[in-house]
Amino acid sequence: MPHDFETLIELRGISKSFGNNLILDGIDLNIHQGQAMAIIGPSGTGKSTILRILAGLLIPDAGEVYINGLKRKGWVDDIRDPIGIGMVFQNAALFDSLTVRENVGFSLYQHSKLPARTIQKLVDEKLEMVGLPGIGDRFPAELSGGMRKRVSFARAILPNPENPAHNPEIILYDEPTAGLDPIASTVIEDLIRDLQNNGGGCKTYVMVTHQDSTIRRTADEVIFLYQGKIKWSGDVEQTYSTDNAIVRQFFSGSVDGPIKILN
Ligand SMILES: Nc1ncnc2c1ncn2[C@@H]1O[C@H](COP(=O)(O)OP(=O)(O)OP(=O)(O)O)[C@@H](O)[C@H]1O
Repeated sequence: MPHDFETLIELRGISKSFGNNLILDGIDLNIHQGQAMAIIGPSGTGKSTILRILAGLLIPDAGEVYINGLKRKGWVDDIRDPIGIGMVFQNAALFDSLTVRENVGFSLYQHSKLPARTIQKLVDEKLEMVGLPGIGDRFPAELSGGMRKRVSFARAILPNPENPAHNPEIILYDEPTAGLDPIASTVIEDLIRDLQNNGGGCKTYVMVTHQDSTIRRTADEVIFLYQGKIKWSGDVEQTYSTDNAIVRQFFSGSVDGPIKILN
């Protein structure tokens, strides 16, 4: 197969059902280096499911996932991707009993032979990058929701000096601004762009979000998922001008249109 270095992840014909519900129905999607992509669509259409498949946390029923041109094989526990893929979970997913520093450095403390001082330095650098210098000794319960989100960003961008090939090259954000007030959302949106544009962050990302400001401010390309298929894709500016009825209804919030309202 020809190796296209520009494409970090390729989904080919991905299908996934839960019970009798076909959630993803033959999805093809390419994620290129440097791309800022938002996956949007009504609730329950499988957006988080796509993220979990991209992250290697879920195996599709059909189709193939290529990472840097190499077909991903095996079950979740055996997956060894040729690049690092960082995931930011919707609820931040921090361990309450661990300090911020132990949370951010968790994978290195558990799996590397690096001295604790080296890990601490790396963690503190990343905490500074997400605008939270000096909070390494605190516990998640002492932080606001927005701060916990930022701690989870620091964890997702933590490099691995023992294995630089596995440094995060792509970040998957699952609803990074859900539940935050408008100002805290702006802080997160700015941070996502900063991490994309500054060294030591991560140039490529895919995000799932419902929030209009987050779509407008952090996405270059938008994918609209509905009823198992990608119904529309385009530049973020085109979301304003498209005459696609599904996209127009979604952004207008109208209950009338092709999107079925589930009660
Ligand atoms: N592990 C699972 N077992 C059973 N059903 C699941 C599982 N994970 C997801 N689902 C179902 O699959 C559908 C898609 O879920 P998913 O979380 O991917 O949707 P979503 O588009 O991200 O939704 P939302 O916008 O509400 O977060 C939902 O109906 C959900 O209930």
